[in-house]
Amino acid sequence: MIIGLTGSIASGKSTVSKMLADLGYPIVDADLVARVVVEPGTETLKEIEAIFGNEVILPDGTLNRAKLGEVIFNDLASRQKLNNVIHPAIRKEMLRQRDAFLAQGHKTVILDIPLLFESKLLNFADKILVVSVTEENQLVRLMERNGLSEQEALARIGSQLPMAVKEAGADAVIFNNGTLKETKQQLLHILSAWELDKRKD
Ligand SMILES: CC(C)(COP(=O)(O)OP(=O)(O)OC[C@H]1O[C@@H](n2cnc3c(N)ncnc32)[C@H](O)[C@@H]1O)[C@@H](O)C(=O)NCCC(=O)NCCS
Ligand SMILES: Nc1ncnc2c1ncn2[C@@H]1O[C@H](COP(=O)(O)OP(=O)(O)OP(=O)(O)O)[C@@H](O)[C@H]1O
Repeated sequence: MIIGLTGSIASGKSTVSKMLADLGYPIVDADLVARVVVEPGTETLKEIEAIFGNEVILPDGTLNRAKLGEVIFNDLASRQKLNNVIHPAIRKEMLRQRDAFLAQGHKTVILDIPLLFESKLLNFADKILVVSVTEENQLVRLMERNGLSEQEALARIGSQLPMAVKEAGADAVIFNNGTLKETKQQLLHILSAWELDKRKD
């Protein structure tokens, strides 16, 4: 079974993904893949430089993530340009990793994809697990984790679909507003409802 793990920015996907990894499930992480496909020397990085200029490239040749983030989280047209260049490369590498896990004999693979709904990747997954959070918690956690101002954090939150839309499209939702223990309990409950048991995987 392919499980699509998603949510909104800073809702707790990585937190839940870590819990799944600790249970032994193989994870394909879109945010990590997004870093690999723009390493120095890749076609994707060259295309990004051609579009956004060399101010998004650091002196050591790597992507200036802070600079590119500043541009794309504040401007829809720029975000669409980046998505058009980077998403096909991310998709290809994610499917390669998924297939490698399946070939190793894993029956269940987790695809951790922040933009599962926005990028219309719903057919990648048999079950969709959404990690949800209240707007208040999301804002505070995002500002703290990334050291952002309220305005910067709101721009990032606003660049994604509303949480309610994702909840409505989910097969199951984890409400990550309490303790990590409560989040883990919800996760275990869902896995058991889906008749997933790592010992049988
Ligand atoms: C703009 C970049 C360089 C900023 O890097 P930074 O290190 O600050 O953020 P990071 O990559 O850790 O992403 C943090 C979160 O931002 C959100 N996010 C990232 N890219 C996008 C996007 N294009 N649209 C909406 N939200 C996004 C996701 O929730 C993601 O989990 C980076 O996010 C990026 O390369 N984005 C394009 C690739 C992409 O769409 N990634 C999302 C997974 S498919
Ligand atoms: N239940 C919780 N209680 C308190 N803090 C939490 C909880 N869950 C997650 N956090 C914190 O909130 C922040 C966001 O969580 P996390 O990084 O897992 O979100 P994410 O959905 O993966 O974010 P992104 O989309 O940006 O990658 C992190 O700093 C994390 O430690």
